[in-house]
Amino acid sequence: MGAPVLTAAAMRAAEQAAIASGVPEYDLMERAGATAAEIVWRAGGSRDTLVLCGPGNNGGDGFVIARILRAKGVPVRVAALGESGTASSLRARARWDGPVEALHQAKPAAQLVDALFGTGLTRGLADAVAASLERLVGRANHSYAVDLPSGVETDSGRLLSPVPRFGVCIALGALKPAHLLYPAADRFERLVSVDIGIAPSSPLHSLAPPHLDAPASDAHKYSRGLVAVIGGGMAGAGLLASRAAARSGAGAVRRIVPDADGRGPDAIITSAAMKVADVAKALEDKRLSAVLAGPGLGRDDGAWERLEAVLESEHRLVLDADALTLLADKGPDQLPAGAILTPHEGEFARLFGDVPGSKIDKALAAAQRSRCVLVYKGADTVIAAPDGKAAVASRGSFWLSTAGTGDVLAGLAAGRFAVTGDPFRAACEAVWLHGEAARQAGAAFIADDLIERLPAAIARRL
Ligand SMILES: NC(=O)C1=CN([C@@H]2O[C@H](COP(=O)(O)OP(=O)(O)OC[C@H]3O[C@@H](n4cnc5c(N)ncnc54)[C@H](O)[C@@H]3O)[C@@H](O)[C@H]2O)[C@@H](O)CC1
Ligand SMILES: [K+]
Repeated sequence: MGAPVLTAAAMRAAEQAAIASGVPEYDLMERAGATAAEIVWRAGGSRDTLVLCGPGNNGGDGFVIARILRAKGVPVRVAALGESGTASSLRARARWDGPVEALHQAKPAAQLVDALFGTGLTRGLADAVAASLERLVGRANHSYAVDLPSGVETDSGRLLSPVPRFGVCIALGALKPAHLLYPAADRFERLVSVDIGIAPSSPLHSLAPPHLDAPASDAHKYSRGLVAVIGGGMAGAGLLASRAAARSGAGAVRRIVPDADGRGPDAIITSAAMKVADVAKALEDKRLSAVLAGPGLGRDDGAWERLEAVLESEHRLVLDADALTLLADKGPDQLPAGAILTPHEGEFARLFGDVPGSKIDKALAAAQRSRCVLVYKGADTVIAAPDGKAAVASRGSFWLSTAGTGDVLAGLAAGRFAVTGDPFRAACEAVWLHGEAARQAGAAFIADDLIERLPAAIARRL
């Protein structure tokens, strides 16, 4: 499992639990401030520093940071936005014995620490405040956002007002959704998460690198998982998916397509299934461990009939692309429980409509409604299970925004589903391997290049 991700409310509850167990609230602020100050100090030594402090506990952290840096000999100035309004922030401010400037009059410094707002932000910053922040961050050579960049909404990652781009974001106590969800996750270059002595637990996690197994000594191609990919009019998409499934660690891949076109690696068996009855017959094979439908399936009546045969087959299913669009048209109530669904934003909206909340909330609601594992794709991909657990993959390669990468992911998900039999685990493994293959591929790659890198990505996690 990755690092726990806590919403603002969950973070407050974790903080309350720590306080109830005997840790004074102010101690948490001192720890948070001291740890953040240490990070700034190690990176920057005695650079000229400006700390911006807001009215809440985020501002309190700022006063602690300023005091500790100054005690180390760093030239520190503090600029505050109004008076401190919480008991702990008042205490932290009282312990700062330097002057406090007004934010709008503050002069820039080489190093900027933003402690204006954190998880308590409820609305966008006033225009003048957002402008000051933008000006001061823009003029600094090094900038740090304490807990969150001021102006982002903790639970959704939305920008409530314009937010400049920081060098480092120091997440206090636990990650929040805004550290992983875009656009907020793009408002800093580097993310550092620090322990402040509370033990957060959450059904939400950042996506962790998987632990994969090499085949056992008695393994054979069927025990390792036989994957069927149901093709249609567009052979290329189905081929990409089939080739990804073949390099996913599964034992064998079979393409079931209208015409046996002889394309693809020799290791992939291509069977011609002209009629729907032929598809149904091919799906009677009890050795099948997972079936993928969608990439290149088509959207005509013939495609729907082929998909119906898949839905009736009772195999482990991965549904992507055209399969999702067809289901959205013909009735989302036919989504088969226990499947993996891999929609992008458009497909998600077609299938589930306008679901309220953050991307995580949306994915969880859709998973619960469909009783499927959702892989809600994008620069931030959310994997959600019907039981309420979710993993968020973020900060991956933006070069993945190219044709065919979704087909590769779908094939990989089908392959991992065939290997593991567990849809949530398979989806997490597939998303991680896909991201790792992209990291290894570097820049300007095409979807085919990802497939070549899957064996190396798998080898890293054995
Ligand atoms: N939860 C925890 O365990 C800990 C939290 N700490 C810090 O406390 C922060 C949360 O503190 P708070 O809950 O006090 O919240 P914030 O300090 O983020 O800000 C809340 C204050 O700003 C006001 N406010 C909200 N939006 C505003 C806007 N657009 N313009 C003007 N005022 C606005 C609110 O009414 C409230 O007074 C965290 O981000 C973190 O930095 C740490 O001190 C230590 C431990
Ligand atoms: K902040």
